[in-house]
Amino acid sequence: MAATSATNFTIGSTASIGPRCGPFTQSNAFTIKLNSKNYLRSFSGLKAANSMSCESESSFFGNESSLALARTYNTKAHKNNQRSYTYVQPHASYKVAILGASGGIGQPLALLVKMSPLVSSLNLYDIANVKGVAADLSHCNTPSQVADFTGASELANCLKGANVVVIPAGVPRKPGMTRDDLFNINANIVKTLIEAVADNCPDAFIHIISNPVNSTVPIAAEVLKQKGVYDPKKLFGVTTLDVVRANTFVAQKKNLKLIDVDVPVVGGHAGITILPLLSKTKPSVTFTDEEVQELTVRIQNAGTEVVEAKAGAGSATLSMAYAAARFVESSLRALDGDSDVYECSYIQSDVNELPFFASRIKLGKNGVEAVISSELEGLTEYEQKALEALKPELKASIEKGVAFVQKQPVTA
Ligand SMILES: NC(=O)C1=CN([C@@H]2O[C@H](COP(=O)(O)OP(=O)(O)OC[C@H]3O[C@@H](n4cnc5c(N)ncnc54)[C@H](O)[C@@H]3O)[C@@H](O)[C@H]2O)C=CC1
Ligand SMILES: O=C([O-])CC(=O)C(=O)O
Repeated sequence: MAATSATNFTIGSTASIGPRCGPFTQSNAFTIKLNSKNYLRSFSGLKAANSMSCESESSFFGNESSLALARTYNTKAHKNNQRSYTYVQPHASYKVAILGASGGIGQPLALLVKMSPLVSSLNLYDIANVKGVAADLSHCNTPSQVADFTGASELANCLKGANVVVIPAGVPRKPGMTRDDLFNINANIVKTLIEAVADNCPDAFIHIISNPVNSTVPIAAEVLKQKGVYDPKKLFGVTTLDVVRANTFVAQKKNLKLIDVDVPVVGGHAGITILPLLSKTKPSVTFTDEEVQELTVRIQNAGTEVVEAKAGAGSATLSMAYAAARFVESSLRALDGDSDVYECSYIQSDVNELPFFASRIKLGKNGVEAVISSELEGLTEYEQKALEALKPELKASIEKGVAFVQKQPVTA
């Protein structure tokens, strides 16, 4: 394990402000005044908590993520073209561990998490190449300290004290494969990693990205149960990318500002189990039957669209990292006391007969605070039929995950 220090995040007079964020590219020396929440929003990836007033606003993806990101581009500062700034003190106090950190998702995700003002420690674990990733990232002058861990012997140290553990470890699809085709390899990987999470940071929020999510989350639940530390409120299948895609595709189709669109996506994370509730789009939008069919199918097949475009070089990584970073940031904001954090996620559920089901949830300090089950009421006939149609496949994937752990119980 090698720890590398990070400098505090400060905004210098001619410094770059995070990634290029809308109007704040820095061709000239300039400054930005940070004297209101709106101005703080303008920091995109580096929106820092202001010690005076903005702890609960400190997020770079915001509770409505794209909404918050988009406000970034529409601030008063932008409108007034103001260019002076004051120093803001970051409020970093959370430890995030990423398992599978040198992979296609892991690397850009690590970068985005490194940019969070809420993170004080960023622990990167992988079975390969993690030292270089950590050394590289550690040169970014954001608040968190980066440390690398590799091999089973270092996993426990990586996890100790973690508040959020994100798991993108595992193999991705190639063209022609289903997510379920990844089960044999990824089930073992997730099982082993979750055993270590149970032993070392059982109170952490656990974000599972590794596919097939419909089965890997039940696998994780079963492992945690066998270890006696299962808290269903803190285990999440990351389905944020489905929401991100739905928002993007609907905005494109209906010529809406992306920042305004919010589409809940429920069910699971594979093919027809991904169910966008287009009738619940905010703001209210009218779709023709053809548009509903076209958008639903595109959202369900979006992962395959990327797998085919990458032609054997893997699946979605950059958009997934973006989506996962949004979910991490939402979790950290909830942990930090923000009482207004909502995301869709695949969780243990009782909204219907399926034991795991993705729904919109309210996040709080202890994980899932509420499931917004009202969103599943008043569905259109199309959505209701799609919901019934997905149930057998999702049920089978859940049972497959549970059976996998029951056949090979966890190590004590
Ligand atoms: N939930 C979602 O929406 C999405 C899920 N995924 C899934 O995420 C997973 C990762 O995808 P990529 O990053 O593109 O794959 P990748 O192959 O680029 O990276 C995976 C990383 O995991 C590491 N790894 C393998 N076994 C490990 C172990 N036992 N412990 C720690 N690290 C280990 C590898 O060394 C590699 O660095 C895949 O299963 C993919 O299907 C991908 C996109 C979206
Ligand atoms: O399609 C895949 O294999 C990766 C994935 O889950 C997604 O992009 O939604």
